[in-house]
Amino acid sequence: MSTVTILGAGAMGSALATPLVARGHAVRLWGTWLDDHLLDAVEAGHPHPRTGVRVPAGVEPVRSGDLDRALDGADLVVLATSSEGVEAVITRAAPAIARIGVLAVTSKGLLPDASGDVQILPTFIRGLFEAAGLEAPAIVAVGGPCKANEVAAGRPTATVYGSTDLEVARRVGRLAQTDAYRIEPTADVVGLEVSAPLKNVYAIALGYADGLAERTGEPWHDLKAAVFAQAVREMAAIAEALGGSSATVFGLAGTGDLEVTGLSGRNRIYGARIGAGETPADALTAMRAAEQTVEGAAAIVGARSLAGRLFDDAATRLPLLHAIDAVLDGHADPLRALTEAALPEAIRP
Ligand SMILES: NC(=O)C1=CN([C@@H]2O[C@H](COP(=O)(O)OP(=O)(O)OC[C@H]3O[C@@H](n4cnc5c(N)ncnc54)[C@H](OP(=O)(O)O)[C@@H]3O)[C@@H](O)[C@H]2O)C=CC1
Ligand SMILES: O=C(CO)COP(=O)(O)O
Repeated sequence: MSTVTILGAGAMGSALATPLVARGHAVRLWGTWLDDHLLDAVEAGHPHPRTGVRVPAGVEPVRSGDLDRALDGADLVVLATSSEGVEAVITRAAPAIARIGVLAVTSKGLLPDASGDVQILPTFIRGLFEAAGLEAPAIVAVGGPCKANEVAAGRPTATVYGSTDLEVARRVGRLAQTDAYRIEPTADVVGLEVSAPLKNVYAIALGYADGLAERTGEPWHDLKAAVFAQAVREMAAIAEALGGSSATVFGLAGTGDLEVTGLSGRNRIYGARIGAGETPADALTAMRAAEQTVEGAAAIVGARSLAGRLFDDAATRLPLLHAIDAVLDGHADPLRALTEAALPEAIRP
Protein backbone atom coordinates (compact mmCIF):
# COMPACT_ATOMS: atom_id res chain seq x y z
CA MET A 1 0.00 0.00 0.00
CA SER A 2 1.22 3.50 -0.84
CA THR A 3 0.19 6.96 0.22
CA VAL A 4 -1.00 9.05 -2.72
CA THR A 5 -1.65 12.78 -2.51
CA ILE A 6 -3.92 14.27 -5.16
CA LEU A 7 -3.51 18.02 -5.68
CA GLY A 8 -6.79 19.53 -6.84
CA ALA A 9 -10.21 18.35 -5.67
CA GLY A 10 -12.07 19.06 -8.91
CA ALA A 11 -13.63 16.47 -11.21
CA MET A 12 -10.50 14.54 -12.19
CA GLY A 13 -8.73 14.79 -8.83
CA SER A 14 -11.70 13.35 -6.98
CA ALA A 15 -12.33 10.73 -9.69
CA LEU A 16 -8.85 9.23 -9.42
CA ALA A 17 -9.60 8.39 -5.80
CA THR A 18 -11.84 5.56 -7.06
CA PRO A 19 -9.11 3.35 -8.61
CA LEU A 20 -6.53 4.36 -6.01
CA VAL A 21 -8.78 3.43 -3.07
CA ALA A 22 -9.82 0.22 -4.86
CA ARG A 23 -6.12 -0.71 -4.90
CA GLY A 24 -5.93 -0.18 -1.14
CA HIS A 25 -3.82 2.99 -1.18
CA ALA A 26 -4.16 5.72 1.43
CA VAL A 27 -5.48 8.70 -0.55
CA ARG A 28 -5.32 12.35 0.48
CA LEU A 29 -7.43 14.73 -1.61
CA TRP A 30 -6.00 18.22 -1.23
CA GLY A 31 -8.26 21.06 -2.36
CA THR A 32 -6.85 24.33 -3.67
CA TRP A 33 -7.92 27.67 -2.19
CA LEU A 34 -10.74 27.55 -4.78
CA ASP A 35 -12.03 24.12 -3.73
CA ASP A 36 -13.53 24.63 -0.26
CA HIS A 37 -17.08 24.20 -1.56
CA LEU A 38 -16.08 20.93 -3.23
CA LEU A 39 -14.48 19.56 -0.07
CA ASP A 40 -17.52 20.70 1.97
CA ALA A 41 -19.63 18.36 -0.21
CA VAL A 42 -17.09 15.52 0.10
CA GLU A 43 -16.94 15.87 3.89
CA ALA A 44 -20.74 15.94 4.12
CA GLY A 45 -20.86 12.61 2.22
CA HIS A 46 -22.66 14.19 -0.72
CA PRO A 47 -21.87 13.31 -4.35
CA HIS A 48 -18.94 15.35 -5.68
CA PRO A 49 -20.52 18.43 -7.33
CA ARG A 50 -18.49 18.00 -10.55
CA THR A 51 -18.91 14.24 -11.11
CA GLY A 52 -22.15 13.40 -9.31
CA VAL A 53 -20.36 10.47 -7.66
CA ARG A 54 -19.51 10.07 -3.95
CA VAL A 55 -15.80 10.05 -3.18
CA PRO A 56 -14.98 6.59 -1.74
CA ALA A 57 -14.87 6.13 2.04
CA GLY A 58 -11.38 6.40 3.46
CA VAL A 59 -10.23 9.32 1.30
CA GLU A 60 -8.81 12.04 3.52
CA PRO A 61 -9.88 15.53 2.40
CA VAL A 62 -7.22 18.15 3.14
CA ARG A 63 -7.82 21.91 3.01
CA SER A 64 -5.61 24.28 1.05
CA GLY A 65 -3.85 25.67 4.15
CA ASP A 66 -2.59 22.17 5.05
CA LEU A 67 -0.51 21.50 1.93
CA ASP A 68 2.57 20.42 3.90
CA ARG A 69 0.55 17.87 5.85
CA ALA A 70 -1.06 16.63 2.64
CA LEU A 71 2.35 15.93 1.12
CA ASP A 72 4.16 14.67 4.22
CA GLY A 73 5.22 11.04 3.73
CA ALA A 74 3.47 10.65 0.36
CA ASP A 75 4.90 8.09 -2.08
CA LEU A 76 3.25 9.60 -5.16
CA VAL A 77 1.80 13.02 -5.96
CA VAL A 78 -0.88 13.49 -8.63
CA LEU A 79 -1.42 16.98 -10.03
CA ALA A 80 -5.07 17.35 -11.05
CA THR A 81 -5.72 21.07 -11.29
CA SER A 82 -6.82 22.67 -14.52
CA SER A 83 -3.97 24.21 -16.53
CA GLU A 84 -4.72 27.61 -14.98
CA GLY A 85 -3.78 26.28 -11.54
CA VAL A 86 -0.61 24.38 -12.50
CA GLU A 87 1.95 27.10 -11.85
CA ALA A 88 0.49 28.30 -8.56
CA VAL A 89 0.10 24.81 -7.12
CA ILE A 90 3.47 23.45 -8.30
CA THR A 91 5.27 26.53 -7.02
CA ARG A 92 3.88 25.94 -3.53
CA ALA A 93 4.35 22.18 -3.54
CA ALA A 94 7.70 21.97 -5.37
CA PRO A 95 10.06 21.40 -2.39
CA ALA A 96 7.99 18.47 -1.11
CA ILE A 97 7.45 17.00 -4.59
CA ALA A 98 11.20 17.21 -5.28
CA ARG A 99 11.80 15.12 -2.13
CA ILE A 100 9.14 12.57 -3.12
CA GLY A 101 10.64 12.35 -6.63
CA VAL A 102 7.65 11.34 -8.75
CA LEU A 103 4.72 13.38 -10.04
CA ALA A 104 1.79 12.21 -12.18
CA VAL A 105 0.03 14.98 -14.11
CA THR A 106 -3.56 14.78 -15.35
CA SER A 107 -3.69 18.49 -16.20
CA LYS A 108 -3.88 19.28 -19.91
CA GLY A 109 -2.33 22.46 -21.25
CA LEU A 110 0.26 24.35 -23.23
CA LEU A 111 1.98 27.05 -21.21
CA PRO A 112 4.68 29.65 -21.92
CA ASP A 113 8.03 29.23 -20.12
CA ALA A 114 10.04 32.12 -18.66
CA SER A 115 11.29 33.10 -22.13
CA GLY A 116 7.75 33.06 -23.55
CA ASP A 117 8.12 29.83 -25.56
CA VAL A 118 5.06 27.62 -25.26
CA GLN A 119 5.86 24.18 -23.84
CA ILE A 120 4.08 20.90 -23.29
CA LEU A 121 3.18 20.57 -19.60
CA PRO A 122 5.98 18.23 -18.41
CA THR A 123 8.59 20.61 -19.88
CA PHE A 124 6.83 23.61 -18.35
CA ILE A 125 6.67 21.91 -14.95
CA ARG A 126 10.34 20.86 -15.08
CA GLY A 127 11.16 24.52 -15.76
CA LEU A 128 9.36 25.56 -12.56
CA PHE A 129 11.54 23.16 -10.52
CA GLU A 130 14.72 24.37 -12.23
CA ALA A 131 13.77 28.00 -11.60
CA ALA A 132 13.32 27.16 -7.91
CA GLY A 133 16.77 25.49 -7.81
CA LEU A 134 15.18 22.08 -7.16
CA GLU A 135 15.72 18.75 -8.85
CA ALA A 136 12.67 17.99 -10.99
CA PRO A 137 10.80 14.78 -10.14
CA ALA A 138 10.19 12.01 -12.66
CA ILE A 139 7.01 13.16 -14.41
CA VAL A 140 4.30 10.80 -15.61
CA ALA A 141 1.90 12.45 -18.06
CA VAL A 142 -1.64 11.10 -17.87
CA GLY A 143 -3.84 11.32 -20.96
CA GLY A 144 -6.28 9.39 -23.09
CA PRO A 145 -10.06 9.13 -23.22
CA CYS A 146 -10.97 9.42 -19.62
CA LYS A 147 -14.12 11.17 -18.40
CA ALA A 148 -13.87 11.97 -14.71
CA ASN A 149 -17.46 10.97 -13.92
CA GLU A 150 -16.94 7.54 -15.49
CA VAL A 151 -13.61 6.92 -13.75
CA ALA A 152 -15.26 7.96 -10.48
CA ALA A 153 -18.11 5.51 -11.08
CA GLY A 154 -15.64 2.69 -11.81
CA ARG A 155 -16.64 2.22 -15.47
CA PRO A 156 -14.13 0.66 -17.90
CA THR A 157 -11.56 3.28 -18.94
CA ALA A 158 -8.40 3.01 -21.05
CA THR A 159 -5.86 5.67 -20.16
CA VAL A 160 -2.27 6.43 -21.20
CA TYR A 161 0.60 7.07 -18.79
CA GLY A 162 3.70 8.55 -20.40
CA SER A 163 7.21 9.07 -19.16
CA THR A 164 10.52 9.41 -20.99
CA ASP A 165 11.59 6.49 -18.81
CA LEU A 166 9.06 3.84 -19.76
CA GLU A 167 9.74 1.90 -16.57
CA VAL A 168 8.56 4.89 -14.49
CA ALA A 169 5.30 5.00 -16.48
CA ARG A 170 4.87 1.27 -15.87
CA ARG A 171 5.67 1.58 -12.15
CA VAL A 172 3.11 4.34 -11.56
CA GLY A 173 0.62 2.57 -13.84
CA ARG A 174 1.00 -0.67 -11.87
CA LEU A 175 0.18 1.25 -8.71
CA ALA A 176 -3.01 2.85 -10.08
CA GLN A 177 -4.45 0.18 -12.40
CA THR A 178 -7.59 -1.79 -11.55
CA ASP A 179 -9.74 -4.20 -13.56
CA ALA A 180 -11.77 -1.21 -14.79
CA TYR A 181 -9.06 1.47 -14.96
CA ARG A 182 -6.41 0.10 -17.34
CA ILE A 183 -3.24 1.88 -18.32
CA GLU A 184 -1.26 1.88 -21.55
CA PRO A 185 2.32 2.98 -20.81
CA THR A 186 4.29 4.97 -23.39
CA ALA A 187 7.65 6.70 -23.66
CA ASP A 188 6.23 9.13 -26.24
CA VAL A 189 5.53 11.97 -23.84
CA VAL A 190 5.53 14.47 -26.71
CA GLY A 191 2.79 12.69 -28.70
CA LEU A 192 0.73 12.27 -25.53
CA GLU A 193 1.17 15.83 -24.28
CA VAL A 194 0.49 17.35 -27.70
CA SER A 195 -2.72 15.31 -27.97
CA ALA A 196 -4.04 16.13 -24.49
CA PRO A 197 -4.46 19.92 -24.82
CA LEU A 198 -4.97 19.99 -28.58
CA LYS A 199 -7.91 17.61 -28.50
CA ASN A 200 -9.56 20.19 -26.23
CA VAL A 201 -9.02 22.83 -28.91
CA TYR A 202 -10.21 20.60 -31.77
CA ALA A 203 -13.23 19.39 -29.76
CA ILE A 204 -14.45 22.99 -29.90
CA ALA A 205 -14.71 22.55 -33.69
CA LEU A 206 -16.62 19.28 -33.27
CA GLY A 207 -18.93 21.31 -31.07
CA TYR A 208 -19.40 23.92 -33.80
CA ALA A 209 -20.80 21.13 -36.03
CA ASP A 210 -23.14 19.95 -33.25
CA GLY A 211 -24.27 23.53 -32.71
CA LEU A 212 -25.18 23.83 -36.38
CA ALA A 213 -27.36 20.75 -35.92
CA GLU A 214 -29.04 22.36 -32.90
CA ARG A 215 -29.62 25.58 -34.81
CA THR A 216 -30.97 24.03 -37.99
CA GLY A 217 -32.63 20.88 -36.66
CA GLU A 218 -30.73 18.97 -39.38
CA PRO A 219 -27.77 16.60 -39.02
CA TRP A 220 -24.24 17.77 -39.93
CA HIS A 221 -22.52 14.45 -39.32
CA ASP A 222 -20.55 14.43 -42.59
CA LEU A 223 -19.03 17.79 -41.71
CA LYS A 224 -18.28 16.67 -38.15
CA ALA A 225 -16.51 13.54 -39.43
CA ALA A 226 -14.40 15.57 -41.87
CA VAL A 227 -13.49 17.92 -39.00
CA PHE A 228 -12.53 14.92 -36.83
CA ALA A 229 -10.17 13.53 -39.48
CA GLN A 230 -8.60 16.93 -40.13
CA ALA A 231 -8.12 17.46 -36.39
CA VAL A 232 -6.22 14.18 -36.14
CA ARG A 233 -4.05 15.09 -39.15
CA GLU A 234 -3.16 18.45 -37.58
CA MET A 235 -2.40 16.98 -34.13
CA ALA A 236 -0.13 14.41 -35.79
CA ALA A 237 1.69 17.13 -37.76
CA ILE A 238 2.36 19.10 -34.57
CA ALA A 239 3.45 16.02 -32.62
CA GLU A 240 5.90 15.00 -35.35
CA ALA A 241 7.28 18.53 -35.69
CA LEU A 242 8.07 18.44 -31.96
CA GLY A 243 9.74 15.02 -32.20
CA GLY A 244 6.76 12.93 -31.08
CA SER A 245 5.10 10.04 -32.87
CA SER A 246 1.97 10.28 -35.01
CA ALA A 247 1.15 6.71 -33.88
CA THR A 248 0.42 8.10 -30.40
CA VAL A 249 -1.96 10.65 -31.90
CA PHE A 250 -3.69 7.93 -33.94
CA GLY A 251 -4.25 5.85 -30.78
CA LEU A 252 -5.96 6.36 -27.43
CA ALA A 253 -4.18 9.63 -26.65
CA GLY A 254 -5.30 11.48 -29.79
CA THR A 255 -8.24 9.90 -31.58
CA GLY A 256 -9.52 8.23 -28.41
CA ASP A 257 -9.50 11.42 -26.37
CA LEU A 258 -10.91 13.49 -29.24
CA GLU A 259 -13.76 10.99 -29.63
CA VAL A 260 -14.76 11.11 -25.95
CA THR A 261 -14.45 14.88 -25.80
CA GLY A 262 -16.38 15.30 -29.06
CA LEU A 263 -19.17 13.17 -27.60
CA SER A 264 -19.41 14.51 -24.09
CA GLY A 265 -16.68 17.02 -23.23
CA ARG A 266 -17.11 20.51 -21.88
CA ASN A 267 -15.04 21.86 -24.78
CA ARG A 268 -17.56 20.35 -27.19
CA ILE A 269 -20.44 21.96 -25.30
CA TYR A 270 -18.69 25.33 -25.51
CA GLY A 271 -18.22 24.91 -29.28
CA ALA A 272 -21.84 23.80 -29.70
CA ARG A 273 -23.10 26.96 -28.02
CA ILE A 274 -21.09 29.00 -30.54
CA GLY A 275 -22.21 26.86 -33.49
CA ALA A 276 -25.79 27.38 -32.34
CA GLY A 277 -25.36 31.15 -32.47
CA GLU A 278 -24.00 32.43 -29.13
CA THR A 279 -20.98 34.71 -29.21
CA PRO A 280 -17.76 33.08 -27.94
CA ALA A 281 -17.67 35.55 -25.03
CA ASP A 282 -21.25 34.80 -23.96
CA ALA A 283 -20.67 31.06 -24.32
CA LEU A 284 -17.56 31.20 -22.11
CA THR A 285 -19.35 33.28 -19.49
CA ALA A 286 -22.19 30.76 -19.37
CA MET A 287 -19.76 27.83 -19.05
CA ARG A 288 -17.86 29.56 -16.22
CA ALA A 289 -21.11 30.35 -14.40
CA ALA A 290 -21.91 26.63 -14.49
CA GLU A 291 -18.38 25.81 -13.15
CA GLN A 292 -17.59 24.10 -16.45
CA THR A 293 -13.86 24.28 -17.20
CA VAL A 294 -13.16 25.02 -20.91
CA GLU A 295 -9.45 24.52 -21.31
CA GLY A 296 -9.51 24.60 -25.12
CA ALA A 297 -10.31 28.31 -25.00
CA ALA A 298 -6.99 28.96 -23.24
CA ALA A 299 -5.03 26.23 -25.00
CA ILE A 300 -5.69 27.74 -28.42
CA VAL A 301 -3.57 30.72 -27.45
CA GLY A 302 -0.65 28.39 -26.74
CA ALA A 303 -1.42 26.28 -29.80
CA ARG A 304 -1.34 29.32 -32.06
CA SER A 305 2.00 30.41 -30.67
CA LEU A 306 3.45 26.88 -30.89
CA ALA A 307 2.22 26.46 -34.48
CA GLY A 308 3.82 29.77 -35.47
CA ARG A 309 7.13 28.60 -34.00
CA LEU A 310 7.00 25.19 -35.70
CA PHE A 311 5.78 26.12 -39.19
CA ASP A 312 6.47 29.10 -41.46
CA ASP A 313 3.16 28.37 -43.18
CA ALA A 314 1.10 27.52 -40.07
CA ALA A 315 -2.24 28.77 -41.45
CA THR A 316 -1.86 26.55 -44.54
CA ARG A 317 -0.47 23.54 -42.67
CA LEU A 318 -3.07 23.75 -39.90
CA PRO A 319 -6.21 25.23 -41.50
CA LEU A 320 -8.58 23.83 -38.89
CA LEU A 321 -6.65 25.35 -36.00
CA HIS A 322 -6.71 28.63 -37.88
CA ALA A 323 -10.49 28.29 -38.48
CA ILE A 324 -11.29 27.58 -34.81
CA ASP A 325 -9.24 30.61 -33.83
CA ALA A 326 -10.94 32.86 -36.40
CA VAL A 327 -14.40 31.84 -35.13
CA LEU A 328 -13.39 32.47 -31.51
CA ASP A 329 -12.02 35.88 -32.51
CA GLY A 330 -15.38 36.69 -34.11
CA HIS A 331 -13.84 36.93 -37.60
CA ALA A 332 -15.47 33.89 -39.18
CA ASP A 333 -18.75 32.05 -39.46
CA PRO A 334 -18.49 28.47 -38.05
CA LEU A 335 -20.08 26.75 -41.08
CA ARG A 336 -17.98 28.53 -43.66
CA ALA A 337 -14.80 28.19 -41.60
CA LEU A 338 -15.22 24.45 -40.99
CA THR A 339 -16.15 23.78 -44.62
CA GLU A 340 -13.04 25.53 -45.93
CA ALA A 341 -10.74 23.96 -43.34
CA ALA A 342 -11.91 20.35 -43.29
CA LEU A 343 -13.13 19.47 -46.79
CA PRO A 344 -10.56 18.48 -49.44
CA GLU A 345 -9.64 21.08 -52.04
CA ALA A 346 -11.43 20.85 -55.37
CA ILE A 347 -9.71 18.50 -57.82
CA ARG A 348 -8.02 20.61 -60.47
CA PRO A 349 -8.62 19.96 -64.18
N1 LIG B 1 -12.84 16.17 -16.28
C1 LIG B 1 -12.30 15.20 -17.01
O1 LIG B 1 -13.01 14.28 -17.48
C2 LIG B 1 -10.84 15.17 -17.27
C3 LIG B 1 -9.99 16.20 -16.93
N2 LIG B 1 -8.66 16.10 -17.20
C4 LIG B 1 -7.77 17.19 -16.92
O2 LIG B 1 -7.58 17.29 -15.52
C5 LIG B 1 -7.45 18.67 -15.17
C6 LIG B 1 -8.50 19.02 -14.16
O3 LIG B 1 -9.77 18.90 -14.81
P1 LIG B 1 -11.11 18.84 -13.98
O4 LIG B 1 -10.86 18.13 -12.70
O5 LIG B 1 -12.15 18.36 -14.88
O6 LIG B 1 -11.32 20.39 -13.72
P2 LIG B 1 -12.08 21.08 -12.52
O7 LIG B 1 -12.41 22.43 -13.01
O8 LIG B 1 -13.17 20.22 -11.98
O9 LIG B 1 -10.97 21.14 -11.39
C7 LIG B 1 -9.77 21.81 -11.61
C8 LIG B 1 -9.01 22.05 -10.33
O10 LIG B 1 -8.05 23.10 -10.59
C9 LIG B 1 -8.31 24.18 -9.70
N3 LIG B 1 -8.01 25.47 -10.28
C10 LIG B 1 -8.59 26.04 -11.37
N4 LIG B 1 -8.04 27.26 -11.59
C11 LIG B 1 -7.11 27.45 -10.63
C12 LIG B 1 -6.20 28.50 -10.33
N5 LIG B 1 -6.15 29.60 -11.08
N6 LIG B 1 -5.39 28.36 -9.25
C13 LIG B 1 -5.45 27.22 -8.51
N7 LIG B 1 -6.28 26.21 -8.74
C14 LIG B 1 -7.10 26.30 -9.79
C15 LIG B 1 -9.80 24.02 -9.50
O11 LIG B 1 -10.35 24.89 -8.61
P3 LIG B 1 -11.94 25.21 -8.81
O12 LIG B 1 -12.60 24.44 -7.74
O13 LIG B 1 -12.12 26.66 -8.71
O14 LIG B 1 -12.32 24.75 -10.19
C16 LIG B 1 -9.86 22.54 -9.20
O15 LIG B 1 -9.22 22.15 -8.02
C17 LIG B 1 -7.65 19.47 -16.45
O16 LIG B 1 -6.41 19.91 -16.96
C18 LIG B 1 -8.33 18.51 -17.39
O17 LIG B 1 -8.04 18.72 -18.74
C19 LIG B 1 -8.12 14.99 -17.70
C20 LIG B 1 -8.92 13.94 -18.05
C21 LIG B 1 -10.32 13.99 -17.92
O1 LIG C 1 -10.28 15.43 -21.09
C1 LIG C 1 -11.39 14.96 -21.06
C2 LIG C 1 -11.63 13.55 -21.38
O2 LIG C 1 -10.45 12.83 -21.55
C3 LIG C 1 -12.57 15.81 -20.72
O3 LIG C 1 -12.77 16.79 -21.71
P1 LIG C 1 -13.53 18.16 -21.34
O4 LIG C 1 -12.55 18.98 -20.52
O5 LIG C 1 -13.86 18.79 -22.66
O6 LIG C 1 -14.75 17.79 -20.55
